[in-house]
Amino acid sequence: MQAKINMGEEIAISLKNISKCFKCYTHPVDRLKEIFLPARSRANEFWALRDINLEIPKGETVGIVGKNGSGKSTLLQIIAGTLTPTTGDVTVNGRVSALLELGSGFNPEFTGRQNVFFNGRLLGLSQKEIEDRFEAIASFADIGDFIDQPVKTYSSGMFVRLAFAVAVNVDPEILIVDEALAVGDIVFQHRCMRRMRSLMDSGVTTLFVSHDSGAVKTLCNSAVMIHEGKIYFSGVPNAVIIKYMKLVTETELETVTIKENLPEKQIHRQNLVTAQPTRRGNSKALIKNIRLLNQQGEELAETPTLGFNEQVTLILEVHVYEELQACIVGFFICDKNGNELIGSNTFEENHSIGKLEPGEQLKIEFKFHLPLRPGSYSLTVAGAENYTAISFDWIDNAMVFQVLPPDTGKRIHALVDIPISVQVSPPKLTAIKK
Ligand SMILES: Nc1ncnc2c1ncn2[C@@H]1O[C@H](COP(=O)(O)OP(=O)(O)OP(=O)(O)O)[C@@H](O)[C@H]1O
Repeated sequence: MQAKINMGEEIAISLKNISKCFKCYTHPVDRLKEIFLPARSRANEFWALRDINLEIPKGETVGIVGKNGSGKSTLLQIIAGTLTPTTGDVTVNGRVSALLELGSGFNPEFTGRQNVFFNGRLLGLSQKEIEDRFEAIASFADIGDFIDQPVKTYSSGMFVRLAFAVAVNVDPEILIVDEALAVGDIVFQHRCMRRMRSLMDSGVTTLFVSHDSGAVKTLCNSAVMIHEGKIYFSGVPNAVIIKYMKLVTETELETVTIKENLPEKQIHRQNLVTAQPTRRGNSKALIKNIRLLNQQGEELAETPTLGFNEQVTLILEVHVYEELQACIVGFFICDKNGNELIGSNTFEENHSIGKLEPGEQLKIEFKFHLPLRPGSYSLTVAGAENYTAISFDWIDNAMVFQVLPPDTGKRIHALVDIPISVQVSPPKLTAIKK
């Protein structure tokens, strides 16, 4: 599959027909024998990557997702230049700063300070350039006096801090991050996120491997899913994450049987690239007749439009096909990147639904307001026996709708707008022109 993230832009990374074969030897001595008798291979070959074609334009933030062992790290190591592909061509335009195996570029005997200089030089910075940046790096890492201790005495958290501080402060043109953010403490994670965002905003091409679908949706503007060493799917993050989640749950279930398709009128392709409903689940029960009513109680038209902060009623039915020990039904309202902005379920709203028999039907109504920034949103509905069980039905993009700007002319600066009271002391009354 040829995965072109975007056409007609300057390319930062180009991978052509990349494959990687690892050789595994049953006995270590077989490796030696092969050196002396190269005609007869004693190795088992394992193809971690097969025929990867990928072009990443400059300035793009790309999320890489895939199950454990799918080949993500191998791919990133090839881009970072720490691993050579068995076949194919890699072209990388720009200075790469990679945060792959944490601290892999650190010498354990050197102090943090010495390692900063050592790494900076490896990344192509002059002594003067590193000296100029040292304070910024040390204050980002925020590890106090440990900066002058050998890194072998560091905790894994300190390692992450220093490695990240170096990676993001050397003016990278291409930044490659592999789940490193999962390690530091909360304050540090926020600092990393902010820094990564500002690098992305300044046009740094970023590759971000993560199992955290929320982070991929929030940070990235495109995503690639690797499966069994091949590019399985690429596109906008939400579409890729939906495919990924579907594949993960399908593997758990082995096969998924969908007993019926959604009615055609619930498919809206406007505004959202991924507006087609995607359904998964074990089908012990199905969610049917999904309706969203406006404040007047009217059912929404083909292209639903709602007022800012309008109260809506979401109505859905659960049709039971196999016995359920209990039942939780819920929903999410998501923005076009798939970030969940509003959501709840019957359990959290104190409606415990007990055992259900085949043939039973339930009607569930949720009433809520939409204090959302004007734009397009999608509805996800889902049901499960309990929080840990596999969903019996999960429908992303069950419906897409538009929220209009407030009549008052107020500009909504954040994703969600809640009532806020303001006091100014002493009162200074001047006419505000909007
Ligand atoms: N040096 C190696 N020798 C042999 N096999 C390897 C080597 N490195 C990786 N592999 C294999 O290649 C496959 C892909 O590994 P890789 O680390 O790229 O996966 P990944 O998607 O990054 O996984 P994870 O999410 O667990 O980090 C795995 O099956 C792994 O066992």
